[in-house]
Amino acid sequence: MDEKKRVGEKAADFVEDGMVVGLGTGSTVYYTIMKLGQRVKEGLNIQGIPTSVQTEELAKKAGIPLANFKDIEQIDVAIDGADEVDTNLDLIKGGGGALLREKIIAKAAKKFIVVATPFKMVEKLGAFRLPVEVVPFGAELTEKHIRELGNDPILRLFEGKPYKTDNGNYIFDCDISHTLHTKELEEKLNMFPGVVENGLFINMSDIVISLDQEKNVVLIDRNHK
Ligand SMILES: O=C(CO)[C@H](O)[C@H](O)COP(=O)(O)O
Repeated sequence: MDEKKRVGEKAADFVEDGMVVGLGTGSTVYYTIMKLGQRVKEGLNIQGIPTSVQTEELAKKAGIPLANFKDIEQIDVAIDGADEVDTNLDLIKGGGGALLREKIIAKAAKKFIVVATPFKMVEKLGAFRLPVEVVPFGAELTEKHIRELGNDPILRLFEGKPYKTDNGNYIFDCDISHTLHTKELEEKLNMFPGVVENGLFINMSDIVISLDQEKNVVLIDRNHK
């Protein structure tokens, strides 16, 4: 818990007055949101763009003013957690089911910062199953296509029924442990009409905040690796 708090809170240092901030989803970025809420109470002037209904509620409770897409010109920084981060700073996301909105916002942001405890840092992506968001219509057909790619899709369930994302879609959690070319897989999966998006975030993160072996907070910058 303390590790998540330390990396999560550090990300708030990147937020400056006047910024529009993409607010990610999950238990690590929770601490970023709480810290930003505290800074807002102290006078920081920002607007948040939440990546999920859960984060929207959290940000409101924390007192962070929220923006509408139609009223903003740009997203200055997006901050989010990850399920896995590899040595290229590529990610698997979507463990919390928010991958579509997270990807829309991360892609639009001028800077994308990831908060990840050491447990999330891996040599190669794929021990965590890749979430793939699929429209319910014809989901069985889409599942078949994903299976034919060799990714063993498993329908995510919640209380015995298909889990529904904030967008009303299903999630298939897929085995990509054998995959060497993640960028290719990201594109291939999205070519099936029933697939809305998948949780591979390739070449997207600018900075990853984690802890080193001595448990000091470290910033890993894509441009200074
Ligand atoms: O992608 C996500 C939600 O869709 C989260 O960022 C990811 O699951 C990490 O969450 P946590 O910080 O709780 O481990």
